[in-house]
Amino acid sequence: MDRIRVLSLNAALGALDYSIPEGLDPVPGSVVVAPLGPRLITGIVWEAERLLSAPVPDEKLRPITEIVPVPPIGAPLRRLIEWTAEYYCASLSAVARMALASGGALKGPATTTEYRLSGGLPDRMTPQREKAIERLEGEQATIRELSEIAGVSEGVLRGLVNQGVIEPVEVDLHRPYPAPDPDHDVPELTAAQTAAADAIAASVTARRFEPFLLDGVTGSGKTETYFEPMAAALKEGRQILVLLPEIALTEAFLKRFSDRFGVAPVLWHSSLKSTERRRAWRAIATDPTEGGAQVVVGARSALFLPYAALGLIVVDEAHEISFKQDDGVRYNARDVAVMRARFEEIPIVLASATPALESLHMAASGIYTRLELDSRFGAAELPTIDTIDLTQEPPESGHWLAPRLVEELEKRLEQGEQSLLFLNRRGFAPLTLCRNCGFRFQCPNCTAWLVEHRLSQRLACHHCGHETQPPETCPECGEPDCLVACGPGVERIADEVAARLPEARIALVTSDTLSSPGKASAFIQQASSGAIDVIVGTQLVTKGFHFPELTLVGVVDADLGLEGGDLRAAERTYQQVAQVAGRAGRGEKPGLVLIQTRHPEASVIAALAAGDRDAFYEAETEARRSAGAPPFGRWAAIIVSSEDEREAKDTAFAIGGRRPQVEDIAIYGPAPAPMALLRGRYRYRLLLNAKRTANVQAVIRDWLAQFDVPRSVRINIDIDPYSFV
Ligand SMILES: Nc1ncnc2c1ncn2[C@@H]1O[C@H](COP(=O)(O)OP(=O)(O)OP(=O)(O)O)[C@@H](O)[C@H]1O
Ligand SMILES: [Zn+2]
Repeated sequence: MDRIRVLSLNAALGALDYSIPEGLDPVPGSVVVAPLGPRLITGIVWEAERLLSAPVPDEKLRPITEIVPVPPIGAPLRRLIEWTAEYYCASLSAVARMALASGGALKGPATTTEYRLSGGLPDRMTPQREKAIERLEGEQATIRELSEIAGVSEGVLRGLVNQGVIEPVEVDLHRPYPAPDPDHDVPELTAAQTAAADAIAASVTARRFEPFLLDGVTGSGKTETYFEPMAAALKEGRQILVLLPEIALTEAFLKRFSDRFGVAPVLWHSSLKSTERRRAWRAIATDPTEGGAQVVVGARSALFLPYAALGLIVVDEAHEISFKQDDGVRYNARDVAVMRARFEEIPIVLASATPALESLHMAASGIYTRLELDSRFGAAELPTIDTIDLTQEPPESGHWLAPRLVEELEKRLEQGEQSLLFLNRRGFAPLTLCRNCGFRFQCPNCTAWLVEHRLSQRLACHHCGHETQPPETCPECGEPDCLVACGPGVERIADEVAARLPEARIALVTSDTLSSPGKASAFIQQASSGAIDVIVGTQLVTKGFHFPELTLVGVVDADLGLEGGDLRAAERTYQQVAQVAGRAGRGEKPGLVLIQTRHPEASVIAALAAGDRDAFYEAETEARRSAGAPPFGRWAAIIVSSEDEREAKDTAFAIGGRRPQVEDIAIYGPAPAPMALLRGRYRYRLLLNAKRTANVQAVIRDWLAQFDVPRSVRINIDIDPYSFV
């Protein structure tokens, strides 16, 4: 009897065996629907020899119900799913779910109905209807999605459908995306760009695995450079995946892409509407020669999609820590992308002006091919960098910008040039306290202060989303008008700029203000057209943007990232400041960067001011080597959490009490996590520091397998952690 093994998408079910009914012909990778008790489940047919399942006698096997009419998941992706689950100690099912993205992508009819405004007006206007009509301008989506966009109930929208104010539109889910033209607008590359582009293109045509580190200073034209091997892949009929760290960057990228290739690429990110997601998924799974997607640009979740003919992967701003996912399957998209390229036998490009130390080390070891662009494109020069020692040149009391920085801002305004002030802190002030009794506003669910957001008049927790209105009186002592905002956030800096430069047009750029692709592109449009004089922003504006008239960058507090003792703090500070500095002087006029700090002598600040990247990385490499930190050793964290503090603690200590004695692995903790309470859960951490020779995943798996913890306790394993809170 023919039996097949099916990997269920439900981790609790794992692998299940089925028989094959007459007329069906599943192969490894086929997506199937199968019965389980009274229900139907979805799964992927897997090679039986690679996947264990509970033994079931032949006569008890039930037949699968159907094979979903989508192309089978290819062997390279199946291997990637296995590798990811193994490496990150996650369940195969959880990783496989990322490949299928959504059940909705698989099933259902070839068309769907969406709705949009017809231009008509209702018989009777109500505030809700007015709000809907105002907010739905230019939108087309399902009723449910429109209701979210408009912030009104589905009932209100149905009422408008009945009146013809909102009309249905049939959407074909299989219509192909327009094809990018590799010859649309080909730039002339510089010699260094050509050399790099050719090296990558050669691997594209040879269809071989080769990781490239495209290490080019800010403004060197890395994008133009990797566009050429992308064009080569297009000509070969292959697909290209470009991973970007943030949606805000996607907008700028889309513009560059369509200038070069004539049309927009296919987008993939978590806020796609369900029909867009479904259409994109199907196009990605279809060969380009049969109308499939050719270029996909996305956030990290695009990495696990079932590309039919992947020919090249590009990870832009590859040093960004947002490639690390910190919930669910805790993977690093940059590292998994390299593995995908390996399984697919294709080249991959990691592009960055400030590569991760790990990536530089791989290049130095000869595992990655390093391609260097050491000067800016065209006439642009790298900016001049200077520090402002805040202990010597302090801002006026109650202010945050030193006199020299303010002077330079004024100068830019007079000359009609743009400035950018960077502070990695959203909101107005990170802490609010009572002048009378010292009470501090803290999140009830997290070990964190509430951050005042003056624009939205809220005190908000940046970890769990808890929000409350600032009270008139102190909740502790009852004094009126005694609450003071301590320290600056970007809103406060924007206020200070407005007070100093009343004529300046100021843009505040944070994830609060750039919360949608539409807002991001409006900002880019305004900044490029010169309608903004001063940009005040968080890390969101530090990288990727290219505004030629921007000539001054001020780093409001370079010491911020060095506090807290994060093991990568120095590297991250270096990257952030170097990236934001890289926004200055990208056009014809020279750029100036002023770094405000209380520790100009700190090695990272000194290296930034001297523009001496090599010295910084060398010192940092030595520090990592002696600490046994990545890339020389490996870290892994085990986080035990529960809503019940006792339970979290007891479990963590029970686990700690049976720690394995393994050579080459040191185990620290358990200890309360720095963020001892997060989203209402009490947290304890254990940290493992392993030599590269140790199989830390196997050790953790065997260790934790001994414990049968209550359902209310969660144990998360974080391999190669980036967050230590
Ligand atoms: N060969 C070229 N021909 C025409 N323009 C180019 C060329 N190379 C780069 N440019 C232009 O130079 C500017 C800087 O390039 P780009 O933004 O790609 O730099 P980058 O290396 O990605 O920098 P960053 O890392 O700072 O984002 C862009 O406006 C780009 O269009
Ligand atoms: Zn909170």
